Amino acid sequence: MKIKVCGLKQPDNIEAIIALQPDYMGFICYGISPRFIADLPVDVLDRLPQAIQKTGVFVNDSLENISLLIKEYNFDAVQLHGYENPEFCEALKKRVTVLKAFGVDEGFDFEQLNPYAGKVDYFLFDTKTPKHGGSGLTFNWDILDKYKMDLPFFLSGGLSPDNIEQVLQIKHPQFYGVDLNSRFETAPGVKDIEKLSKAFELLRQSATNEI
Ligand SMILES: O=C(O)c1ccccc1N[C@@H]1O[C@H](COP(=O)(O)O)[C@@H](O)[C@H]1O
Repeated sequence: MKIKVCGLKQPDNIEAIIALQPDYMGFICYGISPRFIADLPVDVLDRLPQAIQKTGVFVNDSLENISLLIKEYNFDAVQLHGYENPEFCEALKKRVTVLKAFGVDEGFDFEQLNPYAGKVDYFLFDTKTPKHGGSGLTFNWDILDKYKMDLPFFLSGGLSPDNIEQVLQIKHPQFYGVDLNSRFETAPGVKDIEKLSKAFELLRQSATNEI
């Protein structure tokens, strides 16, 4: 199980999370988010070990701006939370790993994902809200049984210390990773290291038990 921690913007907090060795760290490049990285110095991200995938999170941004920020922050991956179409994703996939996020609700139609086959690396299933992400709300995970493609996915949307044990009960063959964000915070963009450590322990313990 891969672990992504998202929405980081404070250098000391970022250092503490590096020590937990997540697989991905996410940086919000969306101006209206309370987790927007704003003028986070590039050298803070340069200190991330290579094993951690530096991920820029975007919402309906232009290819030009995303490309600029990939270059500036040396992102390994992008997570796209808006209405980015398959061709847009494909253009980015030539340069970085692409996680395409979809907001899921009870009526979510998994057929709409078909055109993205081969054009993204992973799907990320989040809860559908007008905010595009970072809502802290969960969706009904039973609906994931309807997902039949062979592309792996991350689960996100309101994952928290209170539901991580339930997350571990999800047995979908394409369930690849979790994205931990707002429900692990002391303030927007600042993660609670103790809460994260406990979740990492549970997630890693379960991965060991599966071997
Ligand atoms: O965190 C944000 O502020 C954010 C804003 C816009 C797009 C995505 C954002 N974060 C991503 O949202 C999901 C769900 O987060 P949460 O657990 O519900 O807080 C997660 O994948 C973040 O990467």
